[in-house]
Amino acid sequence: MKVFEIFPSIQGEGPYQGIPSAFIRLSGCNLRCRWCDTPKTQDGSSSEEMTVDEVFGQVKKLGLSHVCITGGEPLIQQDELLSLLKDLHEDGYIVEIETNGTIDPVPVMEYSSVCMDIKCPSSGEKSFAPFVKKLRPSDCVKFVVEGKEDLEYMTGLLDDIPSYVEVCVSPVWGSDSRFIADYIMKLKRPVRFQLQLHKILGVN
Ligand SMILES: C[S@@+](CC[C@H](N)C(=O)[O-])C[C@H]1O[C@@H](n2cnc3c(N)ncnc32)[C@H](O)[C@@H]1O
Ligand SMILES: Nc1nc2[nH]cc(C(=O)O)c2c(=O)[nH]1
Ligand code: SF4
Ligand SMILES: [Mg+2]
Repeated sequence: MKVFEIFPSIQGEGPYQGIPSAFIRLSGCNLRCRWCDTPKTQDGSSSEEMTVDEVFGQVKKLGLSHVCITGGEPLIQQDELLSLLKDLHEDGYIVEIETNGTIDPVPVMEYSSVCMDIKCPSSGEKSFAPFVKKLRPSDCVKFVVEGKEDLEYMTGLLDDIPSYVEVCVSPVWGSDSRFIADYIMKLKRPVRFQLQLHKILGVN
């Protein structure tokens, strides 16, 4: 599979925020979000071709119970991803996949929880809301928001998200977080405001 990097870090986003985790960042993405913080992963050219066994071996060496598979867009390498997920699942790892909401996550959901990003207008891209209906209580939806237009877009979608699915709201790094936090307080909905912890810490 096309791998950009494998590294240990504090999970900086989503429901597992704060938990030491092994990150597998896969290469290649079908979107081009304007504010993407991993642009080098987008075209898939800066990647190492690794076998599933090699990836599994490197993760095992890190000695952590939690694994986050991200990218790029991990779901575009579905066959190899499934085979890696089966190995991780069999060994008892708790796995979470970060996905951009444009590819059906159901095939990977037997082995992993899913954190599904719903792309807002500032990204210049669009996710497909229907996939949200397939999520379970162990999954989450994430809105990365830059300001008022994104927050209003998110607000319009909240009623389409099953009530048992956690909603995380994360400011685009460098945007006005206080404005976003104030908006969320006024919204009076149980969404989880969160800042990217790894960037505050200055780690990967
Ligand atoms: C790099 S993406 C990889 C996974 C998948 N392609 C996606 O977009 O969900 C991981 C997460 O980082 C978020 N992200 C990327 N750039 C960001 C930025 N500048 N500020 C805040 N979050 C960002 C994405 O929205 C996504 O939720
Ligand atoms: N520490 C850390 N946590 C993360 N959670 C999601 C990430 C991602 O890029 O998908 C990420 C990342 O890049 N670093
Ligand atoms: S979908 Fe994810 S990896 Fe792809 S461009 Fe957007 S933020 Fe970057
Ligand atoms: Mg990141």
